[in-house]
Amino acid sequence: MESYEPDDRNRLNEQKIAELRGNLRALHDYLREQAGRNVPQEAYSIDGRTFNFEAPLSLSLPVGCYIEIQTDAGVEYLGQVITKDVVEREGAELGVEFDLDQEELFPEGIGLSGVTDRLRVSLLVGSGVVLRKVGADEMTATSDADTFQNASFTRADADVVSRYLAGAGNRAKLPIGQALYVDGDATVRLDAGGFNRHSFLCGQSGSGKTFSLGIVLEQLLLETDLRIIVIDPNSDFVSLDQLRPRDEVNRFRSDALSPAAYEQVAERYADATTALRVFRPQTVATADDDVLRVRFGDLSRPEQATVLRLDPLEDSAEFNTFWHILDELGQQEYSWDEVREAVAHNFTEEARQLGLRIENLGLADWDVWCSPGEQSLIDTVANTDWRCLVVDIGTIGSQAEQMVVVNSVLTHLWRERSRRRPTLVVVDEAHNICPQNPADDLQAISTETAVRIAAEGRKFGLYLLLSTQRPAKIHENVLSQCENLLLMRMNSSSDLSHLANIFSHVPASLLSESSKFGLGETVLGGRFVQNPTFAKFEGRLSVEGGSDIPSTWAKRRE
Ligand SMILES: Nc1ncnc2c1ncn2[C@@H]1O[C@H](COP(=O)(O)OP(=O)(O)OP(=O)(O)O)[C@@H](O)[C@H]1O
Repeated sequence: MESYEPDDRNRLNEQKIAELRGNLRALHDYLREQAGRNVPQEAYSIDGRTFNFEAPLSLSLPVGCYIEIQTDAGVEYLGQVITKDVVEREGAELGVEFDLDQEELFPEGIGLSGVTDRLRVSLLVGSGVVLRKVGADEMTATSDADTFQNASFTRADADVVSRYLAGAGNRAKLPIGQALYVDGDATVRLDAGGFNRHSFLCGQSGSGKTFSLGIVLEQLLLETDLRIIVIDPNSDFVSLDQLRPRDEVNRFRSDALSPAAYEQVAERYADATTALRVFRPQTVATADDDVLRVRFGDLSRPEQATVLRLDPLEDSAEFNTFWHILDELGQQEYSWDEVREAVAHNFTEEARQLGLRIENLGLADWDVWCSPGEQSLIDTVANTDWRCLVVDIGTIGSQAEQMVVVNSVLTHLWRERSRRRPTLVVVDEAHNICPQNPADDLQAISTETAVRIAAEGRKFGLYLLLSTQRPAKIHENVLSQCENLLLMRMNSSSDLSHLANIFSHVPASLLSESSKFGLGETVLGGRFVQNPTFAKFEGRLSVEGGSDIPSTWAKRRE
């Protein structure tokens, strides 16, 4: 035999070999694709509550979507996909035998009769929860007897998802939008009874939190009797009682309201908002608004001392004089003017110092104080003749005044907790009211009260609904008490892992989907849904208050 050196390239027909290699690759790819298509679309469950599945890569199966599972025995289940992965499996061995004119390819004496290769097949594998056994008339919970194997499945029909989302029971259901990942309309409804737990709404700026919060408030007003107090730091809800025109309502709905349906909603909404009152600072209040003022005596004594920045130890003499002056006033409902007058009429050195302190801090110039005889916001909160109070702190001059208003409301609610009047306390930009690290004494007080309400308020009918962009900035003792979650678009992985630790009843794989959300999209978890649910908020009825700044400045110049 003629000797052959591997680098004797002159003797190899490289062009022919490349051609052969290309053909083999094309054949391999074709067979691999065929094998991928033939991956069975099957699910199995060994406990009747969870399932595993495998499916072809080409099947669109978003995490969170619903599937209908049909077993060989003819039983149907509704499931939800919780995890999904792409894996590669070894497929059949591919053997190719050559019938080639080897002379054209190799030097004399070298031949090749064929090659073998193992196909690798990519497929989807994942897991989920079995939500219900689907019957013709009803959907029932499953048990560990509901095991199955080799069951086929498809993406669930919109009708089946709608039936599931409609839920059961006689508690009010609040329609807030449409389910995501469903081909067709399936309305998502919150179980109103779930608001007897604290709720947390979060998402990054521009994800649609305020718009969505408005929808939740409107539906609570329409469908329940729950009293609501909204602490509104951006004046977003000052028009909560004003219905949009029909074309504006329909712009944000997938099922447009007919003129008759709109009239009906308008009538119901007007009825639901009759006892809605908006409190705004005098500088911006219209004739329809209440003027936002609080009485100095609405604050607890320690809060009053904090407003004066009096430290019981460092300013012990002044502090003590202040305490005695309040004692002498002899009643709780003193106004700021009355306190000032009492200080001015006390001729001790400490009272003189107190007077100077008041002047230097500019406290007398605050617009937020009631004069003697004027109505305080807290007088209204203490009454029973209202349904919803919107407290616009966004247009108050200073942050200290804002905190005084917030503290007077929270302190009153806590002080009067034994009256057990169910009230939802909505706090937008909650990181300013109950931060993990309070920036000053007034914030420390609001945080302390919020922590108390979060821990013990529920049994007195005080429920929180907190909204923020940054979950990690909320005090952990408040956040850890929230059971309901409304998570909108959230890119920060550290915020997501923080949430995953706290809302462990929502699988982390579902939470992390939020980084892909579009405007108004959300994943809901907790008491107000049967199971974590993906939705897009729609159907806002009322006028938005603090509108976004128009970005016309970015328009291309002509
Ligand atoms: N589901 C929705 N459908 C249609 N428009 C929406 C939806 N959600 C929000 N928008 C619009 O998107 C804009 C931003 O929404 P929104 O103000 O609610 O976001 P945000 O998360 O509260 O932002 P930020 O934290 O900066 O206040 C608004 O103009 C609002 O009208």
